[in-house]
This record gives sequence, C-alpha cells and structure tokens, in this order.
Amino acid sequence: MDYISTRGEAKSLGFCDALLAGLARDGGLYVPRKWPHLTKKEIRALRGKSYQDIAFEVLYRFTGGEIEAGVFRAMIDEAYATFRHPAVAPLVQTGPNSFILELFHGTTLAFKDVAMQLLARLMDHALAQRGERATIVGATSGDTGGAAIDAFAGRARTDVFILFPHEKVSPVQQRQMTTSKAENVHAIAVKGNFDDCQNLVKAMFNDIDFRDRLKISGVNSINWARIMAQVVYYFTAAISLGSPDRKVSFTVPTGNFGDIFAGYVAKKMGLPIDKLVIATNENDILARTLKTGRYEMKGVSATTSPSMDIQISSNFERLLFEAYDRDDSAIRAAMESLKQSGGFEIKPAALKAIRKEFRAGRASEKQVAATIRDTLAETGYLLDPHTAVGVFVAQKFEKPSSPMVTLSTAHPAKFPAAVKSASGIDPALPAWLADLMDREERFDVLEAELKAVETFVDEHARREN
Ligand SMILES: Cc1ncc(COP(=O)(O)O)c(C=O)c1O
Ligand SMILES: N[C@@H](CCOP(=O)(O)O)C(=O)O
Repeated sequence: MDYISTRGEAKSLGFCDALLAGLARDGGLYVPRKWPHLTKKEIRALRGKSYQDIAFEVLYRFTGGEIEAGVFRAMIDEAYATFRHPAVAPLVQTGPNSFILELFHGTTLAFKDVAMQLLARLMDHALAQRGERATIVGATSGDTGGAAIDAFAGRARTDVFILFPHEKVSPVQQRQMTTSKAENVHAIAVKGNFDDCQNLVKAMFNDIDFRDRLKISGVNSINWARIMAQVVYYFTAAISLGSPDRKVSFTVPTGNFGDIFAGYVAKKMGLPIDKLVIATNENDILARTLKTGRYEMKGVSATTSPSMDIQISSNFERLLFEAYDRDDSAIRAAMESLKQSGGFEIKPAALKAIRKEFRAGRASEKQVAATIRDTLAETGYLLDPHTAVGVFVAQKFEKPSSPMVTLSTAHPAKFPAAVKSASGIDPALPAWLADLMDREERFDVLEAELKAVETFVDEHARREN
C-alpha cells in the first residue's frame, strides 16, 4: 500500500511517511494508490462486532502492514476508550427511515475526536519508532483545534500550533483550545477567517526550508489518516441498518469536505451506499458547484454553524482527482486557476461522475433555526446547528425505501447561544467540562501574515527529543 499525491509531482510514500508528511511536497493531498476492498461476505461478517473490531478490520488494510497488528489494535482500543458512549458512535432513530449518527461522544464533543484520538497515537508511534519529533500546525474553524489540543496535550514528541479565526469561534470552542495547561500546545487567534488560517498552514508546508527545519506535520483533514479514521463510522452505521444487503444514504454537514469524502471512500471500499448528500450552510460553495459545475469563491459570511464557514474546501481536491480518473494534470490546472482567479470549471465528464454519487443542498440561517425548533417539538431531539443543516437538507432526499443517516457532528452544548435562540433550551455541558468557562485562558493573537506565524512557531517549538 503506497500513497500518491493528487498533483502527481511528489514522490509516493508508505503509510507512516504519508501520516507524518500531512500535505504532499507538491501541495497535493495523499490518497492510496489503490482502494482496499471488502467483499459483501466480509462486510456481513462484521455484523454484531464492536466499533473497535470494525475499525481494525477497515483500517488495518490502509497501513500496508507497517505497524504490527497487535500494536495497531491497542491504539484503536485506547483511542476509543476516551469516548463516553459504549457504542462510540451510536445511531438514534428520529423517523421511520431517518437516523442521526451521533459522533460527539468524545472528549471535545465533536466528530473530530473520532479521528484525532487515533491520529495522535499513530503519530506518537511513528515518531517513537524513528526517534524523531514533529511540529504540528493546524487550522481550525473551531472543532479540529480543540480535538487536536486535547489529543496531543502533553505528548513528548510533538508541539502543536493551532490557528483559529479571532472572534469567529463559539466561546466553548475557544476555551477548549485556550485553557489547556499542556506546554506543548499553542492556540493562536489569527486576525482573519478560517480560509486565512488554512492558507497560512498550507503556506508553512509549502515553505520547504521552514517545513524541513521544523519537521512540520499536520492534523487537518489534508492528512490522509484523518480521512481514513472517519471511514469507520460509515461502516458501523450502515452495517447496523442491514448493510450490505440494504443500501443506506448519508447526509453530511460539510465544510472542508473531509467527512463526506470518508463516506465516498467507504463506498469505494465496497460499502453499498446509495447517495451521499452534501449539506452546506449559507456558505454554499459546494452546493453551487454541484449545480453549476463551477467552483467559485465569493466570500464567507458568519453563521450559527461557524465550523462550516469555509470556502476553500480542501478535500474537494481528493474528489476531483477521482472524478478526473486520477489525471493529476487536471488537478494542477484546477488548483492553479483557483489560486489565480478564485475559481475553476469542472469538465462535463468529471461533473457527471460527481453528480452520480452526490446530491447537495443548503440551509439558510432561518431554516437552521426552524429545524432545531421543529425537530425538538416533533421528536424531542435537540440538534446542534451543524447537524440541523444536515437534517434540513436530508429531508429533501429521504426516500421511503431506504434509510437516511444524518451525521451529527457536534453536541448542542458547543453552540449554546444559537441553540437557545432557536429552541429556548440552554444545553448544558457534560459534567467533565462543567467548569470550562471558568478556566484560565492562554492564547496569542497574530496578524494573518505568514512571517508573523512562522516566527511564532519557530520561537516556541521545542527541538530536543
Ligand atoms: C461541527 C462540524 N460539523 C461539520 C463540519 C464539516 O466537516 P468537514 O470539514 O469534514 O466537511 C465541521 C468542520 O469540519 C464541524 O466542526
Ligand atoms: N470545521 C473544521 C475546519 C477544519 O477542518 P479539517 O477537518 O480539515 O481539520 C474545524 O472545526 O476546525
């Protein structure tokens, strides 16, 4: 198993090298050269197994045997022992054929914990094997940052620098990043939006001298291992609803396209998924792209689902690579056009391939609030605003014949103001986070300038092993 870059100019890497590299040196994203496959019989054999068992069966195929099986299994067990629900990612039925997949039972109450807890252990292992350390840089619109800081806090071989948009994340999200006492983690408020943060992270990767000197690595979904870990819950959910003998559709609240791309990977691996539905908030670049065939940036507005206030949707590049039958020159041209003119056209054959697998829809702010209110009234279930985007869009694509699973990507208590204003309910943080808002904050504020951020990272990264 080796990994190739979507832009075709970086050398292919084995699993651990791709894990530590994050972004490829040509600016592209790593994908496996060949998708591993599970037969229907193999999928059937996973029925009744635990989340951890299924995770091992699905994920070990991606490692190319570079990690010893028992060690890999122990990492899975340890990662998911941090979850507060025995099923890790339970399914809740809200209608005859409607289900919510709760992905927020981890330590920071967002779906990011599912991948991040495993990623931290994988990185630690790979670094220890090599006797190396890494400087991790990450961008967040609110949830990746908290999950990364929690998963990497106190780890000896990594320093973590998380860039978040100043004053544009929820107070709970901010405190999950700024109240860690661990010395190896640094929260940086950038005067800009999430796209600025993500561009700065990519620029640090593309500054080859800086990258090599500080051994830069990444924990955003540009890192293949993040996507890989997220594939598992598509399997667990579909299997518990009758897969592979029944097709299941998924609706995914989408921003950086990582979570839904993991669903696409599950399908490539043989899981019989019917449709994958992209749900966007008012920052609807992906819904517009599917409709018009043109990816066109037009500015980001602040919404009540801030983690999805994104327009440079990194993982869409991975999908384009597949839709163009892995023609890396088409990807280089599209990404160059995005850089030069803020958009690109998708060729008809590639667009057709995308439309075959995906549907897309958007939810306005009014629709999000109404969905939170109405779902509570009709089912007693309290949604967070990101999940509400998903539930609203899912309704348009539900069919009486097959189940529709909407991914619930965050706990409502991460966004109390929006939830209260829509439903009248003030969702409480769980007991272990009850004092979060009283904890002391520690963070730095920087301009959205590469020099300022690189200087900060350089000054604060530890170099000794
Ligand atoms: C709560 C929440 N929902 C949805 C998303 C969108 O996920 P993705 O960026 O993988 O599309 C994010 C951020 O990524 C998030 O934090
Ligand atoms: N919504 C994300 C944005 C970063 O996404 P990632 O999946 O690429 O890490 C966040 O909450 O930070």
